Amino acid sequence: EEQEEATWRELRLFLRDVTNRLSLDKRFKAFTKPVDLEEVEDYAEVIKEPMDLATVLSKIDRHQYGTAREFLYDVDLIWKNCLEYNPDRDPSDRQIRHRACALKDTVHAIIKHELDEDFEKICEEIKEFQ
Ligand SMILES: O=C(C1CCC1)N1C[C@@H]2C[C@H]3C[C@@H](O)[C@@H](O)[C@]2(C1)O3
Repeated sequence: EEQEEATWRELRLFLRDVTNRLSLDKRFKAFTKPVDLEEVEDYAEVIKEPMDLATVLSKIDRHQYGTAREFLYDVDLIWKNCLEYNPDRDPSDRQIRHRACALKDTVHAIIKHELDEDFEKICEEIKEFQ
């Protein structure tokens, strides 16, 4: 009802702010757009669920996230996909994996410090009650 819509609107405002802050961070530039499946021809065979920050922003605007947990699932996909597709010892793989780990650690720290636990609990209860 109206209260639920107000809760979801506040969640979307928060998640957009977090996503925009991540997208502005130079370390995370490689994660801001989908991997080009024409440039990287085996990517879709290796990575079953591609994800990136532009897609996350689009999902926020299409009301695909009712809780911060669902948002974190997708940002964690960006990190996991990167580790799976870039596993080698060479410096470029190591650099992009380090950046992927920084992305994961940063978003979890932001959520821990900036999202009220009771607000997330309300989001989870609205979802469960639905
Ligand atoms: O995994 C990724 C992105 C980095 C985080 C997401 N890619 C797969 C390719 C391997 C590596 C080097 C280039 O071939 C470039 O195309 C990609 C893009 O980086």
